Amino acid sequence: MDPAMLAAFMARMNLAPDQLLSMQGALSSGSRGLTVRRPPPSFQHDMSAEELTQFLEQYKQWFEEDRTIPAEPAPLFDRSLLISEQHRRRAEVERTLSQHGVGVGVLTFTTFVGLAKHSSQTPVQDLRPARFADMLVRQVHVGHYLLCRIIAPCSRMVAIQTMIEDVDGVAYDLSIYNFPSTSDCTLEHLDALFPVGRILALREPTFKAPMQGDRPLVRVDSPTDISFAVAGSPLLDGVVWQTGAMLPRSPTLPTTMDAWKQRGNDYFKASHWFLAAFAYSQGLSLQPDAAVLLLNRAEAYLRLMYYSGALCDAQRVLSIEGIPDAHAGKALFRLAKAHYGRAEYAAAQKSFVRWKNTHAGDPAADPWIERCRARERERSSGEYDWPSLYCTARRNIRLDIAEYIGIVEVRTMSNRGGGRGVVATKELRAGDVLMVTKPFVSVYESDLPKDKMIISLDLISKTMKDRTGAVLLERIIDKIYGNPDLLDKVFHLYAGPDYMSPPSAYPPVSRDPVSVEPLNPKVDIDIAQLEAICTYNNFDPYRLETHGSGNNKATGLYPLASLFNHSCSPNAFWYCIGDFMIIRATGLIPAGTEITISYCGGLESYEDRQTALKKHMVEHCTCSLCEQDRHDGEDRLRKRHQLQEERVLPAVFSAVSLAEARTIEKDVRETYGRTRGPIRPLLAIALHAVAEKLRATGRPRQLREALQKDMEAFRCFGFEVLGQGGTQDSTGLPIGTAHLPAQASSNLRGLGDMMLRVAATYVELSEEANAVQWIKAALWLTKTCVGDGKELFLILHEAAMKQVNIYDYVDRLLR
Ligand SMILES: C[S@@+](CC[C@H](N)C(=O)[O-])C[C@H]1O[C@@H](n2cnc3c(N)ncnc32)[C@H](O)[C@@H]1O
Repeated sequence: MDPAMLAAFMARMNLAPDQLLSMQGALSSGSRGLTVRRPPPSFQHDMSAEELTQFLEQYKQWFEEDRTIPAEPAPLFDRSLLISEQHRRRAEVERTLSQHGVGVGVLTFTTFVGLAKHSSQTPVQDLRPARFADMLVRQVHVGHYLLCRIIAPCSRMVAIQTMIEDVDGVAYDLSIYNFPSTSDCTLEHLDALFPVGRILALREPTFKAPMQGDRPLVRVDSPTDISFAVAGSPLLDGVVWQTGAMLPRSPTLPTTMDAWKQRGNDYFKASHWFLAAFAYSQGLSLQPDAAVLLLNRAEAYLRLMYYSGALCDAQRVLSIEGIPDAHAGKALFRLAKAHYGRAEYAAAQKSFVRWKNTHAGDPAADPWIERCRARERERSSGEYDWPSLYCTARRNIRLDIAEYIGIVEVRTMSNRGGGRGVVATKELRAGDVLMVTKPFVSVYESDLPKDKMIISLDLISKTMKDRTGAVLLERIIDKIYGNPDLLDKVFHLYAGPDYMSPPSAYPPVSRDPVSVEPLNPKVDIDIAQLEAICTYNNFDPYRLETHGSGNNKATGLYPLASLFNHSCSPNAFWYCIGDFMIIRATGLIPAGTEITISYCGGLESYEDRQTALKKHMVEHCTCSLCEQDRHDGEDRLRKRHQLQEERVLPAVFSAVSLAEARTIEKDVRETYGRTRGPIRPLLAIALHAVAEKLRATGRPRQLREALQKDMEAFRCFGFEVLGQGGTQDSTGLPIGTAHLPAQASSNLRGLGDMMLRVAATYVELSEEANAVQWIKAALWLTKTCVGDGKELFLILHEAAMKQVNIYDYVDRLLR
């Protein structure tokens, strides 16, 4: 063993020097070590964005170079020594967790996405068994499975870590990534899933060289590559374990269906839904038609949101002949709930009504029937109770509403990566709802434990994902694991040029529900492709109802929204209320026109937009805003970016004098070429900031100048201003209503607030007619972009109106 590694190992394991001597010989046990490799470049937490990109490029290079080292046989290691090392590891993790539980620091882990990984697509029964003696390090053992047995208790870092042996008693480390229910679980939870003595069949395993030292490990990235070989499994036919049938310290597992049921019920009572389903599955392996186990598993699956699994189990119970009425009733109710979870509202309603008909006087189904009706209405009309949803979403991010798809469709677009885009099928107008869509999975900062940090380094986009982005992948895996029929919904999204082009039609034709069998999963999840899909398609959902309150960080996969291509100057805008994304038209979109959305916020500098687009793998944006920005030239862009970073900030404006604020405005103005069009987002921000300073003086002349500045700011955002409070179009509003500013779609509330400040200024100048017009303009903006009604308007702009003392005035006006 390499002395440096041994020293590091000793330190990590808390071993004394005399123990080192006794281990040294045993660990290498006379066999040849692995080829010595160049160590990987090391990651530093305080790297700048540039250093990070450079590091990720170097890391990828290192990885590719490393892959060229030929596969080679693994050295042998002493089994008992490996077992005792794993016991020490486990003890160390237990110690860390117990200290951690009492508030000692944040555990930080670093992971990489975008490295080559193999996930099997071949059923285990079509593979041939392999043994460690046949396996080579740095090789994926395509066409084979490894039958192995866990020989020591699990520990965990990002992955679950344990020791396994093959039938010959040859032992190595096993790392399991992405296994459902395990991301923040206890060690006891791992013991229930992977106890000592558990026999696994690992499909097409990868035998990896370690980062340091020469002890290779088996790495499993996809949980669907694991089959659990329980008693009676054909995989165990004729298998004789060299080290004996029973391992010391292996727990006694139940051997009857009833005992597994009891165990499942105990887990269920403790809210361990996955462990409960896993226990019921083991009981079902002994008695496949045990109705109670199927019923109980269906309920556990409902809690896990494994709706496909719940539906299949409930259907199976209903198909059993002579099933008692009580069981049939429970199965029907669970079936209905599973349909509801799958957004099959008509089928759900039918089942709830059937249940109600056989349970006269029991009101349990009534609220569900009402919910089904409400969802059907939303789905067909696109009409939602936005004020109420807006308020609900402040307390509970995940909303129970149906998706709505407006008059848009996916079409082939060969000039776009992935070859598809979204077009309008009929003419659309400003504010028309194109889509109200649900995330496949979303992760919010508030979902995550406070004391664990995962830094995920993305080698595809060469960027770092934030905490929520790092967790997205495992949540998607979990959802597909429990809803295998949804695989295509995710895997028909664009995964970049290294993968086959996705089918031109989207969404895919829905597949029949598939039963969920944790012992032998019925779905193959390709992790490398999924990582790429996440990089190409993830969104940072911007929530309207938390605007300005911080803690907004989130990442979501919105499959339908993912079909829209990007433009920094788009003809549609999006925002989220709760976890639902709403996409609306910014203006007139003729039928057949491509609809684009912005993958960035809208008000960023050119440089910041390029950084944001890099994360979404958009190489070069050719929209009118980018063209105009490029036309301004590099010097101006650099200066503007610097001003945006350092000067055009609320804190700076509140600290400087009016004269200095005017200087900032002038500096920003000079960064825009004279010949470019009216859209100048940073100038709009600076102008409004100067207007605020002018307003603060309270003097009529300054108030008038503030109005002028704000009018120019509205134009720079992209509004048509019809005259300074004078000329109006047929709507009677002081702004054109045919078009919403694309650049400000992430700042809807801010724009409405700005209109209300203009109104307040007119009130101060005693020009009530103008004030009323600008209040109506703000009202129109809310109605067009978010939803109708005084209530929603007052909630959205309450703070701004109170700040300028016009809340009561507006409230009276709207009565
Ligand atoms: C979320 S997908 C958009 C849908 C994709 N076109 C498809 O067929 O599934 C994002 C990818 O689409 C492509 N894309 C998006 N906007 C684009 C644009 N303006 N020009 C060219 N390709 C674009 C890029 O390859 C980007 O990584």
